[in-house]
Formats: sequence, C-alpha cells, structure tokens
Amino acid sequence: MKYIVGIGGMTNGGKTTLTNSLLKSLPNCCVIHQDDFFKPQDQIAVGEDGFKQWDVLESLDMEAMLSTVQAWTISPRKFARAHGVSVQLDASDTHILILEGFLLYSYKPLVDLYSRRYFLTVPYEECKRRRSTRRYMVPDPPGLFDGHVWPMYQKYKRKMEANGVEVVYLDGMKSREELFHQVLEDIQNSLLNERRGPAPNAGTQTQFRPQYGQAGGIPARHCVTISLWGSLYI
Ligand SMILES: Nc1ncnc2c1ncn2[C@@H]1O[C@H](COP(=O)(O)OP(=O)(O)O)[C@@H](O)[C@H]1O
Ligand SMILES: O=C(O)c1ccc[n+]([C@@H]2O[C@H](COP(=O)([O-])O)[C@@H](O)[C@H]2O)c1
Ligand SMILES: [Mg+2]
Repeated sequence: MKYIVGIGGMTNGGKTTLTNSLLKSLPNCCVIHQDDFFKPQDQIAVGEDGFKQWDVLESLDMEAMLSTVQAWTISPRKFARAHGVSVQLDASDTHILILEGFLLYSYKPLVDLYSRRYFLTVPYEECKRRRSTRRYMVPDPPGLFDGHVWPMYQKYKRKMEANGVEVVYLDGMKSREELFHQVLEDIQNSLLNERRGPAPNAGTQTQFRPQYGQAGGIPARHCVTISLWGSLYI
C-alpha cells in the first residue's frame, strides 16, 4: 500500500520538526521537502511592494516536485534504491511518503494525491516571533513578514478553504511531543482504516484532478530521506 501524508501549514508552524520526528517512527518512510524546490534567487520576481516574492507558488519549481512524487508513486522501492537506500520490507508492504512544506495544498496536480493532509498553525504573534529567530538561505529583509509572508499565507489559506480542500488542522502551540504522538496515532488509525478498505472520500475531496507532469531528473538540491522499519510495526 502507498500512503502519502502532507505536513503543511504556515511558516514556522513546526512542520519540519514534526516531520523529522515522524520519519524516525514510521516504517518505509520517505520525505520530500518543498523548501528544496525554491527556484534560484535571480528567478524570484520582485513585487510592487519591493519585496522578492518568495511566498508564492511561482517561486517554487512545483513541476520538479511533482515529478519526484511521481517517481516515488511509480515504484517506492526503486525510488529508495535510486537514492542509495535499502528498504526492509515485511509482509504488510506499506510505503509512506511525507510531503512537507508551506504551500502543499495550493498546487492542483498534487492536491488529490494525499491520503491525509495536516495543516499546522500558530497565532500571528508566535509565528512572527519564531520567524524572527530563523536564518534562511536568503535572510528576510526588514518588513518582509508583515509586508509579504503573512499576507501571502492568509491569501493561500483562504483559497485552499474556498476550494474545499480537506485538512486536519494542528495546533502548533502544543508541545513537540504532543504533536508527534497526536499525528503518529492518527496516521496509524488512518492506515488501519485504509487496509480495511478504501476511505469513502479518499482522493475525491476536491474538484481538482491530478495531472502528472513530465517525469524528470531530481535536482541536486532536493533531499530525500528514507527511514527504515523501526521497532514500530503498523
Ligand atoms: N511544538 C513546538 N513548540 C515550540 N516551538 C516549536 C515547536 N515546533 C517547532 N518549534 C520551533 O519553531 C521553529 C520553527 O520550526 P520548524 O519545524 O522549522 O517550522 P516550519 O518548518 O514549519 O517552518 C524552530 O525554532 C523550532 O524549534
Ligand atoms: O530556502 C530558501 O532558499 C528560502 C529563501 C527565501 C525564503 N525562504 C522562506 O522559506 C519559507 C518556507 O519555509 P518554512 O520552513 O518556514 O515553512 C517561506 O516563508 C520563504 O519566505 C526560504
Ligand atoms: Mg521548514
């Protein structure tokens, strides 16, 4: 069985932290980080506000991300081998892929591929505080958060909701441990249900239809991590 989990939501909601914990506990689990698909700086448009528009879908090479997801979907084992990782399998033959990023549910070709979509949020003040401590590859210029990051977050979230994309909201103010256990348990339950039979709404929650792009090479910056079967068997 192939199972794709989205760990999405706002910047600094705790997506990468949660994903790293899940990877250690979920069997045969690969991850694709959306951040690894940012286009080079010279291809990022400058808005009328004077800010580089990092927080829009066009700043990401989503076709390349889709191709990477597609490669996993076609053969998770081959995908793992292609990245030099051996995967131990047991009889259940479950393969999990985590997609992690801040604009996971706004790209139509991907949106219906998820088995489960999580969405982390924290209040504005906490998001701004956490962001002020972060150092990205390209540091935030003064005023970027209020002038670009936050308005774009709100815009894409509104669109996602208007499109009827079903997500499981997660309170990013909970402790790292609480979030980890909550999501791990939820994924385990969801996997059990999937094994019992297809969920009535799986893959059909929105009007979007998957449209696969051309499969291509995986850009060098793209990082794929594989975690092997651990002590946990689902
Ligand atoms: N549950 C949490 N509670 C408090 N701080 C957190 C929590 N999860 C992550 N953090 C911190 O918030 C910051 C952003 O976390 P990160 O996982 O990188 O977020 P994202 O990938 O969503 O931008 C980091 O400093 C991280 O240590
Ligand atoms: O990683 C990069 O190259 C990069 C360059 C410029 C900006 N970013 C920021 O990365 C943010 C998304 O990552 P994250 O982990 O905060 O969800 C997004 O809000 C961008 O503003 C990231
Ligand atoms: Mg992150």
